[in-house]
Amino acid sequence: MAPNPPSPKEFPRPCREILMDYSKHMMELGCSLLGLLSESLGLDRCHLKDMDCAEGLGVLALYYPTCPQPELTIGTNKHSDNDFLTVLLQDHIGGLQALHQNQWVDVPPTCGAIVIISNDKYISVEHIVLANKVGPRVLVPCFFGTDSMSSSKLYGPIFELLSEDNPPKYHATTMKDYREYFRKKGLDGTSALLCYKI
Ligand SMILES: O=C(O)CCC(=O)C(=O)O
Ligand SMILES: [Fe+2]
Repeated sequence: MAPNPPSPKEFPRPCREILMDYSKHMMELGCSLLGLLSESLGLDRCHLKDMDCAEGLGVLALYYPTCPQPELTIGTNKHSDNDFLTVLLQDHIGGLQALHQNQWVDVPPTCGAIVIISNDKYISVEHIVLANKVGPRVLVPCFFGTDSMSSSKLYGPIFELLSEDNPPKYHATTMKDYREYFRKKGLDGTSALLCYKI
């Protein structure tokens, strides 16, 4: 939906206006969250936004059908998201689990709440989605990230946070290389960032 939103005519009529409106509000929310995340890192409020962290917004509408034998399958494989920040609107069915201290923990749906998957230490948490006997389950994840696919701009550890005691742990990369690598790798349960670890 950003920076180049499709023409409204490309959306099914029943959700056309809602999607455009929802994306606009999500962008505002994303920018507010980036401001708070920047400040909590001791950075200027605009820092993450100025790094293009909300330049791109991808909005998915996911539908998990009811599964008669959930024990034989999985909803979505273990993965960590490749964007900067994910904001998830989920319905009442549940199934999302996050890996916390080596244990799978339910992320239960809470009425009126959204889930921010990138956690408070900014490590992209590994998560999985269980198949459900009840349902279907419908949800709308919004992915924020940079969109500079054709640019040679390098993204790496935030310079202002580095010091002798805190040297960079990752190599810088372009968005194009990072996305290509992520697509090739698929949802194999590991983070795409591992490939860039120094
Ligand atoms: O189904 C969910 O709760 C999360 C989906 C998800 O992990 C994703 O779209 O990246
Ligand atoms: Fe995910």
